[in-house]
Amino acid sequence: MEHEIDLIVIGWGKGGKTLAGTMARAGHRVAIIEASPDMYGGTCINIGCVPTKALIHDADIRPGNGFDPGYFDEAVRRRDKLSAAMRAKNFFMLDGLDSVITITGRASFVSPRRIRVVAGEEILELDAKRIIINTGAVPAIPDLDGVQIGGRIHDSTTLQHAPLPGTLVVVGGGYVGTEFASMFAHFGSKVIVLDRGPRALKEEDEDIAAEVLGALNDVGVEVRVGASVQRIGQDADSAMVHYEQDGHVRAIEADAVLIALGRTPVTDGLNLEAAGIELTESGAIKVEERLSTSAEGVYALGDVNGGPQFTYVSLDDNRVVADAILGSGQRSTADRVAVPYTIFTTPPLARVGLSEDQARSRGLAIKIAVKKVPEIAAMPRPKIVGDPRGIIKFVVDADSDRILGAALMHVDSQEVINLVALAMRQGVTSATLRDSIFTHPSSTEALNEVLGSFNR
Ligand SMILES: Cc1cc2nc3c(=O)[nH]c(=O)nc-3n(C[C@H](O)[C@H](O)[C@H](O)COP(=O)(O)OP(=O)(O)OC[C@H]3O[C@@H](n4cnc5c(N)ncnc54)[C@H](O)[C@@H]3O)c2cc1C
Ligand SMILES: NC(=O)c1ccc[n+]([C@@H]2O[C@H](COP(=O)([O-])OP(=O)(O)OC[C@H]3O[C@@H](n4cnc5c(N)ncnc54)[C@H](O)[C@@H]3O)[C@@H](O)[C@H]2O)c1
Repeated sequence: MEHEIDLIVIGWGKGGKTLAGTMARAGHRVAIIEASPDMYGGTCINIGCVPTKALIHDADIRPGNGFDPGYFDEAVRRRDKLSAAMRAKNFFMLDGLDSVITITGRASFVSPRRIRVVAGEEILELDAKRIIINTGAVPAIPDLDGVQIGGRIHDSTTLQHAPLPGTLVVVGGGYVGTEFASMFAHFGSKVIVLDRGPRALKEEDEDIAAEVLGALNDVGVEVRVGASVQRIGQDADSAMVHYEQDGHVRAIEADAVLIALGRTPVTDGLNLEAAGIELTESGAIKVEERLSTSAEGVYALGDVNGGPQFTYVSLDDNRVVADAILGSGQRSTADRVAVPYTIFTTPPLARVGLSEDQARSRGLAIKIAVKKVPEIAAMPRPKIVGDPRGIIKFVVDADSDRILGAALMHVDSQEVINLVALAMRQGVTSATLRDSIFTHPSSTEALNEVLGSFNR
């Protein structure tokens, strides 16, 4: 069976599915190929952002404390219902368009313009003028003795469907590691995080990292740094994690172990050589600033191209490619300014731009406004919702008064950071932001006070 198509999208990620819809609505014939019926809509809605944040929310509002598997199971059921509804909606948003063919199967290149799809017993080949690779990333599993996903050893996907562990060891203190540590501790698990780095959250200023670690500590999470895992054993009763720290070999027993050591771009099985598509040294698909690969007409979007691994970056990748194909060709990844991020520990840490350490190491003339949330009088919202912990810090250019960066750790910070990022993009000064009218009671109004007090 053969088809002539304008655009083939491999993988149903955020960027690919959005571009597929845009191209179809602009009158192009589009085929989108997804390997698994459980993954229509991609990582974010099925196994990533949305399901984990639903669980985090339910963990946070859990009445009482202690170990409560029944409550966890109920939260998992609610999460599954939410993901199933979003998956169905995502599928029909494209399947319902006349000019889109949706195919469930595994795609690989035959040549730069020809794709083979293996769908069960069936094999089909499609030709297209343009091809989009949007295959995402999967958990990186280190080549260590006994470390493979199965039984009591989990990645972020399998742990979300395992019984609530009494004791959880998390290997890796990055995004997944800290979010899962916070979440499982709020569900009542005893959590120990092992990270081989010199300190946890090493990209963040020490005062900010200390606040996040304090919040983890409040729910009993123990973070052990300089800890390098050597091997993991398991039997019917427990897992045993062996690690080296300060020259000593130590071991911890756990009901479950989470491997959270980063995510690797999915390129295996795509037969990229057949299309002359090159990889970077770290195994991502090599792209230039308009996301073209080394094969003409082939683009790579999202986690697979080695950019920052966030859903909204994949979405913006789609804008860059849509502009290249349908628009003026002016957009590129180089024009992104002030891309924020949030780590959904409780309360969340939201960041944008430079940290104080980064600004100082660049020799910039800066002024710093920093205040702990309990000391901010004009910010009743965290007290209203019962969690007055946190810290707010702004890094501001001493001459121009423009905002260079911010770290917000408090309830609602995942929302407030988007306002700060917009202010940075528009060159709004800290004085203008300080004197803005904000609703009350909100978390945003803290900016009236924090930006009025430069401490150093
Ligand atoms: C636990 C967790 C929590 C996260 N939380 C957040 C968060 O809060 N905020 C945030 O912004 N980001 C978060 N992320 C990251 C975010 O999920 C990813 O950056 C984003 O989903 C990447 O999207 P993508 O467009 O690259 O592709 P994906 O959404 O990963 O989609 C790729 C698709 O391609 C399919 N595929 C792969 N190979 C083939 C093939 N050969 N043929 C056909 N189909 C194929 C896969 O099955 C998959 O469905 C989280 C990630 C994880 C794991
Ligand atoms: N809220 C969000 O936006 C969100 C949430 C989850 C995931 N994500 C995305 O998914 C990506 C993957 O997350 P992740 O947490 O798996 O990776 P990560 O890169 O954020 O963190 C990996 C951590 O593991 C540590 N490490 C690496 N090798 C080690 C070893 N052998 N022993 C001990 N520690 C080791 C690193 O020092 C690092 O702290 C993130 O980079 C992020 O882009 C985003």
